[in-house]
Parts: sequence; structure tokens; C-alpha cells
Amino acid sequence: QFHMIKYKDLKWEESLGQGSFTRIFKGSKTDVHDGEKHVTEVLLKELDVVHKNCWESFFEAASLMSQISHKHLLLVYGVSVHGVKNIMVQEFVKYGALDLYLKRGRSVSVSWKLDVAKQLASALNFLEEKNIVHGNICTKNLLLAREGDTSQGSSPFVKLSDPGVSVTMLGKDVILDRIPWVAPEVLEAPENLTMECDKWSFGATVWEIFNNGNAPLRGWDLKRKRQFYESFQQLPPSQWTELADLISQCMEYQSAFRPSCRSIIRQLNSLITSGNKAMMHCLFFVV
Ligand SMILES: N#Cc1ccc(Nc2nc(N)cc(-n3cnc(CCO)c3)n2)cc1
Repeated sequence: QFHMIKYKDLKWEESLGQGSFTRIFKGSKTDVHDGEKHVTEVLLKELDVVHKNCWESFFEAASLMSQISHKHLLLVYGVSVHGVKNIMVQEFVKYGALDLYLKRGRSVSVSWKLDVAKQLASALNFLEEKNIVHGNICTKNLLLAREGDTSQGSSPFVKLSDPGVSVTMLGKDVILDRIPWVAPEVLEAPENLTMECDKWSFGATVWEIFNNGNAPLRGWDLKRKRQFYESFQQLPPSQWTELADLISQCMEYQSAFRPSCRSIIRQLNSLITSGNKAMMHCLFFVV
């Protein structure tokens, strides 16, 4: 299934925070091949010991990412089991999770945001073609490998992280707290997780990206969050109508009516074109 890494070949460095039932650390792994010692910078994702019963689901998430390879999917080197410790060893992605990056107030351009959304859409399209459901699309799980510098015109590069412990293993409150990223049908029955759920989450993630990493429904308690779905509410629409349309198509309560990945990519392409045209008009106007 995937590479088993010896615990003794791993070194822990600083703690970098936590996910659901997991803790993450910067670290390194040492390999020896043809007599040479190679030290690689890695991200160590440790399953909390209290949730060690979720280890199959934790590794299921990891193996999902190592079965297939795609430029916008995180590389998982393997796993290490040491006593009660379950560790996933991932490539260390230079700039970390996108939610924190955007919150740190980096002002990024519209074309930067559209570029990131398109990269995520292509990763989703790839997963759809492989008939693989991710189940936890959000900016926390979108990792920034290259910042991109809008003045120099170099573009950002993102990688989709593993989904972590499956939503079917999480308590009701953890699922409720994932509103509005988790699709409404998953709340009713988590085993309903399908490709269509990833499209709903994609809509919420694009909304986050265009709101500079501000979480939608931030600070809402679980009761209010549940009511958001019960009264079929939508996130506040963007001023950019075509963008708001794409987000609301993805966040359609009837899962069958959500757009295909190809349609999502097509709509993003036309947003990119109209975004560029608008910029040209501005430039000409200014000139
Ligand atoms: N300051 C800083 C800084 C922090 C982290 C990284 N790198 C990195 N690499 C990965 N493979 C995964 C993550 N990661 C971050 N948050 C999660 C939890 C949700 O998955 C996963 N971060 C780089 C810089």
C-alpha cells in the first residue's frame, strides 16, 4: 500500500499546529541508498494517541494520496508506526496552509486567487477521473508551495493535502463545525460522501480564497450553523456576479445539480479572461 518508514530514521523539530485528531511537526527523514546518507525535510503528521482507534482511517487518507500522483496533490512519503504512535510522513510544503497565509494579510491579486482556484479545480478533476472522493476540501488543506509574485508575474502553486481522518469517524459536533464546507447531505449521513460533496466544499473554499482567508460563518455556534443548512441559506454573494454564480452552483443543496469539474474549469477560465479584459480596460483608461 505504501512505504513503511523506520521511526529511528525520523527526527522531530518544531510543532506547527494541529488538525482534527492530529498534530503536525516540522521534521526530517534520513534515507541511506547506495551507501549515501540523504536527509529530507518533511512534515510529520501524528495521530493523537486518544484517537489511535482511527488509525485505519488516518492511513486510508494517506494511502489515497500515495496511490496516485498529480502535481497539485501532496506527496506522502509513507507512514511510521512506533508503539501507540501513528505518523504520516509528508513532503514539507514551503509556505504551509493557505488559510493562515491569507490571514497573515498578504494582499494577493484577483488573478492570483483565480489561479489557485483553477489549480484546486484541476486536482478535483483528476480525483473525479480516478473516482476518488477527498472529503475535506478547504483552505486549511490547501498548501502553498510557491508564493508567486504578482509584480513579477510568477504564479502561485498549491497542493491539496490529505483529507485526514474520514468524516465518517468524526463526532457529530466536529462535522457540524465543518459547516459550510461539509455538504448538507453528509450531515444527514456521513457515508453519503460522494464526488458531489467535494464540489460543495470547493464552492466554500473559493468563497474563502476571495474573502482573504476569513472563514465563512466565523464565530457561529453549532446551533446557528445547523440552522444555516436547515433554512437552505447561501454564503453572502461576491460583488462579482459570475464568481458568485459559480460558488452558488457548487453550493447547490441538490447534489445532482452541482456542476461537473469540466464546467467548473470552463467557468474559471472565463472568469480569468474577463478579469484580464477588465484589467486591460483599466490600464487603457489610465493611460
Ligand atoms: N510557518 C509555517 C509553515 C507551516 C507548515 C509548512 N508546511 C506544511 N507542509 C505540509 N505538508 C503540511 C502542512 N500543514 C499545515 N497545516 C496543516 C494542517 C491541515 O492539513 C498541514 N504544512 C510550512 C510553513
